[in-house]
Amino acid sequence: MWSNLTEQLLHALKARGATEIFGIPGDFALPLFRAIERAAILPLYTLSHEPGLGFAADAAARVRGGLGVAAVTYGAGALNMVNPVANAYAERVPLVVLSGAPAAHEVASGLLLHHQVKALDSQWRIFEELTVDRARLDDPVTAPALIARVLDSALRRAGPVYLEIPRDMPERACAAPPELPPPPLDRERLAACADELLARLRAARHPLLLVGVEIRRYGIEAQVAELARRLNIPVATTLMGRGLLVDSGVQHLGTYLGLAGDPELTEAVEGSDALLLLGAIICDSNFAVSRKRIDFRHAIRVWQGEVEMGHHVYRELPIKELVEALLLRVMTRPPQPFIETARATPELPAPDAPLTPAAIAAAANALMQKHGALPVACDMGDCLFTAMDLTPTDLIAPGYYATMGYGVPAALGLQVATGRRPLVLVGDGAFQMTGWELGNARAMGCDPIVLLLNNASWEMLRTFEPEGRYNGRGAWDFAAMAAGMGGRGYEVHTVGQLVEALACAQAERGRFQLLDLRLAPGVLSPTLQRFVGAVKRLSMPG
Ligand SMILES: Cc1ncc(Cc2c([C@H](C)O)sc(CCOP(=O)(O)OP(=O)(O)O)c2C)c(N)n1
Ligand SMILES: [Mg+2]
Repeated sequence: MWSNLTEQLLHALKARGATEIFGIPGDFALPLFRAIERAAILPLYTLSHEPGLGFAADAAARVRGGLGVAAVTYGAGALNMVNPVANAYAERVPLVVLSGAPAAHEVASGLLLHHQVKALDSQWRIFEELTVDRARLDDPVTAPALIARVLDSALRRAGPVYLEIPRDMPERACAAPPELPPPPLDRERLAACADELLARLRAARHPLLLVGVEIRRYGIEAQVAELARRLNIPVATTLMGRGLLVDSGVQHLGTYLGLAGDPELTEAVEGSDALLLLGAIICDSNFAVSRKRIDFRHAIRVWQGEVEMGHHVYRELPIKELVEALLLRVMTRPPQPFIETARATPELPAPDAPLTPAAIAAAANALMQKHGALPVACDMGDCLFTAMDLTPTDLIAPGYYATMGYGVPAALGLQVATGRRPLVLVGDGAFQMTGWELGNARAMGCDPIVLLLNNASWEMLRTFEPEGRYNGRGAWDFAAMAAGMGGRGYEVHTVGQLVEALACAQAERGRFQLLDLRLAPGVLSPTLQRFVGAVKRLSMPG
């Protein structure tokens, strides 16, 4: 069936879970944007700055599953996306970047073109470093197969991809992308791996399942919960995997944070003689402050299609097929399901008490206790450590790549993709980067509740470098700025004011609610305090 290249591309995106496109046009992308609007296959949402586009599309993919899509112009637009695409690469998010590009006759002109860098294909080379696959759709004959291959790569490898679309191509007649067969699976290798993995778990005295982002990216949370129940072993999540397997009837120990976290949980993870790391990134965010170095030789590591245990490495075994093979080998469930271990969360202080990150978490927990859980979009800073004190709920955050600027645009992407009203946790420094995207909330039909931890400082940096004189951010009156962007602002100094502001924010729909939470400098979340203490302790010689 023939139609134009853009329609074929949009159908292929939709068939792989995309439900919208976030974009900022430019002259090299105007034909593409015109064709997207005419096709009316996926709705187009615009934001104000490309980093916001990338974070919004990333969030849509994380919360909804399937592809997230950002459309940009060549050069100035696409290169503004480098940081969000790097974030998606590091955190395993299937984000699709659609970039306009010069038409064939412009390339042939021999002129230097506006927006180009060192050479016309500089942008292509930059995105080679940031993506799991990429293609230039400059020929309607090859475009269908390239679209299928690249979009399938994004999902199969859980990573960002790049499609460059010269501006003379969007309306060109083009066939439908083919259905490509999945890569061959070596069933014998899969069986051998599943048997060895189970044998190791059964021989252990303290097996433990530590789950990470791949469980969500490959949509296997339910299967993993069932496996944990059948294997009768406790579960913990990495920082990046927080929110996974909540309320799934497993023995859930919580989020492993090493020395910065719950001592009993830390002991259980670090003391395990068969730690099954299922889809967890072995990175500093997840393991830097381990109380004692985890001996990964006794661990079983399942990551990016590889299974490593002892000196054995099994390659090209997709995690979904491995979990299914394990389930086929463990058919029985224990006599009674585990119950979730209750987690201590901060108490709400007295109404006249000054604000602290722990009080903010306690007030947010009380709100969710009363009105139901809210999905949380969290930025980087002490807000991320504060989020560890929230009662378990869906949480998206750049927990490993650790970029600032994620929280607000991600909340917009989350609400567009799922229709759920998000709670945002963001610091003043990060808000100064992308918080202004709130000005697009009304047009996007979004009304997030934003908790802005305003300590007038890059406080997390100050904890590591107290004598730095550059961390002060000065007094910004964010509450006063909300109305100008179409929302409602609250200046909050005490716990009582916070509880009241949250009640008002929760009750009002249709416009964003910005709670400007005034924190005294140096007031940290309990988790960040432990984290800083742990880092200092671990960096001491001897
Ligand atoms: C895009 C970007 N720029 C710089 C940084 C470095 C950085 C941090 C990480 C360590 O890399 S934490 C931090 C300060 C954050 O300030 P704010 O949002 O006010 O939060 P808080 O006051 O709670 O620290 C910076 C600048 C970053 N992570 N991301
Ligand atoms: Mg700050």
